[in-house]
Amino acid sequence: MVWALGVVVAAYVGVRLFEVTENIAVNQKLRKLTKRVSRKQRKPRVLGGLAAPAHDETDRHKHYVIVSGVSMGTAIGRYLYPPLTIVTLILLAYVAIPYIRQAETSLVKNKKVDGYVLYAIADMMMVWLGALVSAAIGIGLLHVSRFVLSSAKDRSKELVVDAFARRPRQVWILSEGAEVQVPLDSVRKDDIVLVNTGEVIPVDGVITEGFASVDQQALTGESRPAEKFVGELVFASTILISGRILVQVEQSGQETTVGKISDIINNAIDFRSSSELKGEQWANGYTLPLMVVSAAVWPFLGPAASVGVLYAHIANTIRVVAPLSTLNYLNIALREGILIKDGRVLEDIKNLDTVVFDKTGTLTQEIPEVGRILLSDVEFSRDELLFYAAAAEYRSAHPIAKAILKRAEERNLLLPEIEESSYKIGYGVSVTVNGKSVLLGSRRFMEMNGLRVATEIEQVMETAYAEGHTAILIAVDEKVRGALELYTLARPEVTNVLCQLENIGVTHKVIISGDHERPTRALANTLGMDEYHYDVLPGDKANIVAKLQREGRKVVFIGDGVNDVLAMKKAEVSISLSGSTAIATDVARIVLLDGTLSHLPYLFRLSAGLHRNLQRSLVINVIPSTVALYGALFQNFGILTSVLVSQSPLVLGAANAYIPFKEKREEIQEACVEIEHPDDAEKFMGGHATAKRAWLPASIHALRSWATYPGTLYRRYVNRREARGQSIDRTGADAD
Ligand SMILES: Nc1ncnc2c1ncn2[C@@H]1O[C@H](COP(=O)(O)OP(=O)(O)OP(=O)(O)O)[C@@H](O)[C@H]1O
Ligand SMILES: [Zn+2]
Repeated sequence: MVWALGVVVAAYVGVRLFEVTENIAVNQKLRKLTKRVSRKQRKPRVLGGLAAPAHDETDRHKHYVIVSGVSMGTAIGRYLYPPLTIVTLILLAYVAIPYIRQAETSLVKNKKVDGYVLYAIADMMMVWLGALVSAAIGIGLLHVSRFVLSSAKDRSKELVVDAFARRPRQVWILSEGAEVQVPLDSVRKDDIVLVNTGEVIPVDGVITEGFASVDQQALTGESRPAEKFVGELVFASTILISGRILVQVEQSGQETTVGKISDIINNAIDFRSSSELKGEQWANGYTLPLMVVSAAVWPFLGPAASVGVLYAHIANTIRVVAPLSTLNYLNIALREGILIKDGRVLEDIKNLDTVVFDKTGTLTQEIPEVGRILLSDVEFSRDELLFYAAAAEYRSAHPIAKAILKRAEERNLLLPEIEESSYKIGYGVSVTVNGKSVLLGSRRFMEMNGLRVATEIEQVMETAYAEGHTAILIAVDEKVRGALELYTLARPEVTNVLCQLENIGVTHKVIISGDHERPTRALANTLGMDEYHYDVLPGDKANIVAKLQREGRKVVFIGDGVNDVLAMKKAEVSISLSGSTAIATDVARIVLLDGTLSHLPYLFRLSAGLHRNLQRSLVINVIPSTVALYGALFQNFGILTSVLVSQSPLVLGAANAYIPFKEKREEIQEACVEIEHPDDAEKFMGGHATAKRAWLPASIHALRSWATYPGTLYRRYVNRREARGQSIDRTGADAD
């Protein structure tokens, strides 16, 4: 059927010629026009106040899938009614165009012979041989796989957007002279946003009042703060380290938020897993040999075998199957309350051996408790000191600030307007309240400002430290007037989480804190940390991470504050808890949305699970194409069989991607619960089940878990049934 091939080729050439000539003059204008119109017309679908990603891509694939289906129908139908042949050819030409186009790009632009070229040649050969059903199936499967992948991406995007939409960030705006708090995405252009010392600037805009010292180090690495005055531009995600400014919004909050979210989403969704890359590299490596073999066997085995050999390429399948797995794992994570902004990060976690925690706000509870207020001066009462402290911390996001503000609220203190304020990250705050200068912060901060700390205050601070508490100093009018004791409790889940991490393979646990030595050491000892650092300034946090890395460790940094951002950027993986400072959750690659550390071990499990799944998907891709190659060469596979066998990984791989993650969470958790009750020591042996299997190479393990999957399904089914039967008992037990 040379004429059939002629029809397809002519159709393609026709379309391309049309594009080339039209494109140059008319089409460019037209495209601009349509772009302008469609951008205006197509309002983004609003999902909880945020724009959901468009589904154009998926719709396009869906369209091709449907046309491919019809072409399959007519290809079969032509055996009954031969004139359908011409319809089939036109439809085939139509659905093949995107792929022939890709092959053309590979060949002409990239000067590369890749999987697309092989498929294009094979498809044309099928048309030439009159194997129209096979051609329709082959091309149809390509479109189906793209459709599946694209809709999986859409779903992930929706989940991520949803996760964001449920926790809108709050900002302060001036509305009719009053300060009101509103969600960031309801802020419009020209609104006046209020930003205080220590806060992250939430929008791009122009300063209309006040002046500011802005720290862009976390974002740009530039260490000198920039001074900004009225009329100057400030940018979202930079930190106001001193001053208090009003900013007129340039871009509506919604645009900024949506911009941010889509950045995050694009990072999370459009990446290539390392095994996908490996698979592709590998596939590209044997593209040419496949072509040579295909040409060489033609004279002996005929053109059908040649086509079969070409189709045995895994480029298409691996490109679909591997991302599906990763997407599925990102979704599982999100459902459990773990937002992962970059799929590669999830792959990396498995290899981490060192966990570095920030102390205040991360290992300890989000809000400490203000304990005793110690006075060294009869001039001020306790409530007065608290009043000044709270005024200084007004709206600051530091855990210490939250504690002080909470106490002030309990004491029903009315807070004054502050005139001037500046935050020295890692030291403390200084403000002017009712004409008095107030300093609040560490001892180092007082010394830096030339203030002496009286011996009696030093003594009480020592007592506080000795009891495992921490303390900060307050100075009013150039004199240290007292200290505030802060009780910080470790988060209730910490012991258990650390134990689980150890079971999973974390070998080194570190605390890096800006706090004083005594409370840091006390916590490190209680928790059995391997290393701790205290009195660390923000920049040095990053240096310590670098030092750990030089020792050959792979580091995850978990932090909550502005002072952690540089270290987070330095570490292999960074994690922040929801509820932390905005800049920390912005920079962190992973956010634990429930605001606790509980899911940390699960994250490691997920990463290991993803790794197994990806290995399995590689195997799933390679075996069928090997079989197809063998069949084409030695078993006289027909074209249809070759196509079906070599493309079967699409189905198997998709199934593999959605094999529910097998977690051993309970097992490990139980082991760790027992550790807290040593009298029950026997049970805790169960926790070493994972270690026993460590000698099995991961790939064998992957094969095994794949092979035993039906058994697992059955067991799960039985368990579920049992659980249902016992649901009353279980809820009773859970309540304890
Ligand atoms: N907003 C603030 N108010 C009062 N004191 C502060 C403030 N920020 C920092 N300080 C002082 O500076 C010290 C170091 O602060 P930094 O934020 O670097 O670390 P931290 O919160 O104490 O501990 P970690 O690093 O474990 O989170 C604090 O212990 C405190 O004494
Ligand atoms: Zn902290």
